[in-house]
Amino acid sequence: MKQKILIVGLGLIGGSIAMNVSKKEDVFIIGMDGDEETLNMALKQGVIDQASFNFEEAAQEADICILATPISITIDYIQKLESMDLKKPLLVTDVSSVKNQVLEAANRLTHPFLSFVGGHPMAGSHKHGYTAAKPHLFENAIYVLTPSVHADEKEADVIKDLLSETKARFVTFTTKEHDEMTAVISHFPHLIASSLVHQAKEWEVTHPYIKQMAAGGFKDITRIASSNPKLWQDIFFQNKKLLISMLDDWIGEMERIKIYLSEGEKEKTYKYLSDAKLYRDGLPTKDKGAIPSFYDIYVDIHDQPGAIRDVIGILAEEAISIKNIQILEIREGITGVLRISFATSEEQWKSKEILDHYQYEVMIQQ
Ligand SMILES: NC(=O)c1ccc[n+]([C@@H]2O[C@H](COP(=O)([O-])OP(=O)(O)OC[C@H]3O[C@@H](n4cnc5c(N)ncnc54)[C@H](O)[C@@H]3O)[C@@H](O)[C@H]2O)c1
Ligand SMILES: O=C(O)C(=O)C[C@]1(C(=O)O)C=C[C@@H](O)C=C1
Repeated sequence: MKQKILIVGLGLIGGSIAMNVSKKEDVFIIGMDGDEETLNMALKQGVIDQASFNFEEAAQEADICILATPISITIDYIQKLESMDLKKPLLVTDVSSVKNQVLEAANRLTHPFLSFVGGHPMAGSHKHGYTAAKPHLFENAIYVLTPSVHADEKEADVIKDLLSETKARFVTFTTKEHDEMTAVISHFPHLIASSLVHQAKEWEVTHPYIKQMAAGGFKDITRIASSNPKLWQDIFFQNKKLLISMLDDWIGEMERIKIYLSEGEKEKTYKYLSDAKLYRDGLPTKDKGAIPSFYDIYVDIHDQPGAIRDVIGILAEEAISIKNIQILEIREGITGVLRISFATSEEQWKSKEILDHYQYEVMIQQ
């Protein structure tokens, strides 16, 4: 008999998970979403087998439930499970970016049929909704599991098996370990990215041309500021204790840099920058399990009509499928860089080989 999987929330993360789970033969997917259009798209594409509008009914039918809604809504659903008239065991997991309060709610469950293993894929995007979902989103990404008191290795293995098509790399952490690490490498950087955008906006009053000046550096460091504000409001408040304490540390650090500059401490400034470069250069690349979700090549192009079309045309002739294209630092009359993203490493390297042959300068960042 097919395993019944209930996925609640078919947005960027839930939709991408559903696209992977649906590749398995022995599953029947029940989808739930507050947005009817989302449900219709998922049904039409065969990503879910059935749409449901009733959480209790769907949960009673399911063997496994994946909660992929905004964090505070996920907590509401966990609380609802406790009073349900479940007829058989239900293993529940989630995808929330902050785990502390989710696991507190899960640990409070007493229903004998319920077990809970927290989950968080360390991959995503600044886009949201089902239309942004993609099956390869989690390929090689870290996927953190945080088992509750009502689960052990066995339940964690069931989740890993269910999500095996994502090709994610599963690791287990406590909620404290998880929330501290994500505060440092995800939540706090997001806050800084938004603050940099505010700074630019304020300077626009003095320099109306400032937006046009924004090149690769500003765009790279602030990409995540274009994310869904509702999602990030939720994340900030779920992890607010840590963020407040990190803000104190950050302000202290900025004070230190201010002193370096005002007192002409060139060597200390150099060391500050070179230590950061050393650490940043040592981040693992995708093949070794880092966070980015695409395989990119960087192609130098000249700012002339047809330059981009020529590159794309060459790859199209070789039937290589491009997942994303971005122009970095293109300035009038000067070489710019085209970042082209592929779903697989093979396509990435094959594209480099072909474009090398056509004398393009192609780089792959390792
Ligand atoms: N965006 C990311 O980069 C990222 C990465 C990893 C984990 N997460 C986590 O994934 C979860 C979902 O984020 P997302 O980026 O997929 O958001 P999203 O907005 O793309 O998707 C959320 C979906 O939930 C649906 N929804 C909202 N309220 C609902 C309700 N009451 N019942 C049923 N469906 C409801 C929405 O219609 C939407 O389709 C969050 O908990 C977030 O912390 C996000
Ligand atoms: O790539 C992005 O746009 C993301 O913001 C993804 C990202 C992150 O890396 O911070 C955001 C939230 C998550 O919970 C996990 C991953």
